[in-house]
Amino acid sequence: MLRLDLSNLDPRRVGAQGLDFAEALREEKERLEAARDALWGRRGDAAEFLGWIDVPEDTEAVRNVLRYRQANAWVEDFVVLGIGGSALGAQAVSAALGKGPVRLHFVDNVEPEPILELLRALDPRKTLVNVISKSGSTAETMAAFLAFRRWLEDALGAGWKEHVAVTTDPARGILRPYAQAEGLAAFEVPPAVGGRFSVTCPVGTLPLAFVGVDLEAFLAGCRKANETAQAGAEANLPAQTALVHDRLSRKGLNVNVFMPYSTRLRYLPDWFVQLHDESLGKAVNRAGEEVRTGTTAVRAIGTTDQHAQVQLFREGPHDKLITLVRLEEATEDLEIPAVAGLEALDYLFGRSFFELLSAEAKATAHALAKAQQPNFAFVLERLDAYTLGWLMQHLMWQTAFLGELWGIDAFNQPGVELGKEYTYALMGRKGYEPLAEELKAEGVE
Ligand SMILES: O=P(O)(O)OC[C@H]1O[C@H](O)[C@H](O)[C@@H](O)[C@@H]1O
Repeated sequence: MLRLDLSNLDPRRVGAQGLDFAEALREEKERLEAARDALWGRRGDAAEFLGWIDVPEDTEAVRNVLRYRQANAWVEDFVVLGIGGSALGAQAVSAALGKGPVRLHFVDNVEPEPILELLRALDPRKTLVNVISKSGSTAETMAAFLAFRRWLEDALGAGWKEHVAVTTDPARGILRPYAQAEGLAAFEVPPAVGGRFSVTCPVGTLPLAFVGVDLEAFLAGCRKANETAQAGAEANLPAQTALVHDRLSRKGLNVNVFMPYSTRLRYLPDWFVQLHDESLGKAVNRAGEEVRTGTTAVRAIGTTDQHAQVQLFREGPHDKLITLVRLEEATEDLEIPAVAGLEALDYLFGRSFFELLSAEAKATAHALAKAQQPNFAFVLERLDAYTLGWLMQHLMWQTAFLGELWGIDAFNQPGVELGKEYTYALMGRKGYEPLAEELKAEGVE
């Protein structure tokens, strides 16, 4: 169960920075429902990249992943070679719900020392390497694959092939034909699913299967979010949180803090940052006019960052909307013991850690509101696969709704290409000589 707590948006609490949500919903009902209809209407068209809506319905893809997991019971370490959308979803969910005993590792950078450290720690005979790249061309992921493939072959000879699984586009890119030629296990990223929307396909489900995440429940939660995204504006939760973002960004609240009160959810903000920033930070709208949309998502974890960022959130510029994620129940709780001689702490004696966590979440939300800092909360009944699936698919919908409201394409990322081209030029890739010359003339070599 997931619900919204919008009470700290109320202008009676937060003043002019706030939002009369009921009134806004009445005013924007038509616009929100038009956005909903446009999104659902376009979803059959692969070029629109709305395939993520339907992926949670695809139970065959999950069964395939689970069969592979069962057939590979020997795996003790599972290494994901992937970056951005090809890593962040599985990282967020595994940190929250992974049970082991398989250890999951993510190589999402090309700094040599951590890669060497991992290679030295792993036993190749017990390691499965999952190279994940939709495009099959991401330099970081491919460099890591070249290194891990060599490492496996050096240790296992021809047996390296049993230790690699490839997750990529069914047709495009270099990885698919390579996997076929070498006879490697291969999984699909559906063509109509972009990286940051791919956690429900094998990009996410394969690593998550190995750490025992209940995938059926996770996808059922995603389907629940789909159901709410079909409703009229009064019950359409993603349209509602998109409305909050839209209205408050128009008031100049252009920083979006995403702050779960949970260490288990510590990587969820990283996943959200990519989803939100890459989707919504756009120079032009669908008509090609310059618009420069976007708000900046910022990571924070409660309670930890109460002691690092909340000072700024309360007293810094009024440019923020804060999204909290609160849990209603602990999965397991721990009593805080009484200790003689420390009676100054007696307000803690006999209370539980979860009670303290909940009190801090509510106290901080209220303290923010007192400083006229609007905030709202996703309230999760508990942290389980169903609820986390619901929340993540909700956030994908929220992003899609915002793209629609702002008239932009939320599913491309043209702004990241130039840096890649420059990298190719600096690395001496064939065909990039003129660009390398241009860079040299500009003082970059
Ligand atoms: O899965 P890949 O094709 O390797 O892409 C990995 C990531 O890199 C790109 O630069 C994009 O900006 C991201 O949206 C994507 O998730």
